[in-house]
Amino acid sequence: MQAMDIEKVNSMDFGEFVDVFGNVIERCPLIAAAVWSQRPFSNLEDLEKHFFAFIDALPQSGQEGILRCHPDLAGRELQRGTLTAESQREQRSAGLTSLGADERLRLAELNAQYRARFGFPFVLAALLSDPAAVRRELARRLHRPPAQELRTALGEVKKIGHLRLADLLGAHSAGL
Ligand SMILES: NC(=O)N[C@H]1NC(=O)NC1=O
Repeated sequence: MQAMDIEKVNSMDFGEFVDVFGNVIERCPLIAAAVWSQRPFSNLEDLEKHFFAFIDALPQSGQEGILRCHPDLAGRELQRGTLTAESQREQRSAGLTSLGADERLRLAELNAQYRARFGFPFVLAALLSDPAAVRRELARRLHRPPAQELRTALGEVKKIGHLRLADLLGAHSAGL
């Protein structure tokens, strides 16, 4: 995908907008569909604000639903090759596509414990991470109070969305 400017974004019809931005929030094209109604956007930051405001306005069940749309890190979907293109790229960047069997098993156990405790999968912005950091964060967050953990996990969803938007618009995340 070529970098694009905000005028191009504002000129998109509904179908094109959802094609391009439908996976800014993993497997939640409904959010892009809702954000489209709020154009025009003044810049990338403004566009991003609308995605995040939609998430913040949801009831807790909806926020948990967003988390549940995320594939596990180094999980079954990675093994089967059924990840979205974005998730695949992020997990590869974190070195999660080339784990040894032991490490994969260890992460799968921690992911299962996390899911059993909170009722949603462990979510972390993997793009700038690595296997040791993923394991450390997972072990640390596993013991936190549920309300605090929900907030942290949604913060990670926003980080992922921020990086995906920056990639689509050709901006470097530091400059946002
Ligand atoms: N579970 C989870 O965090 N999944 C994700 N994280 C990320 O960076 N991309 C994902 O799909």
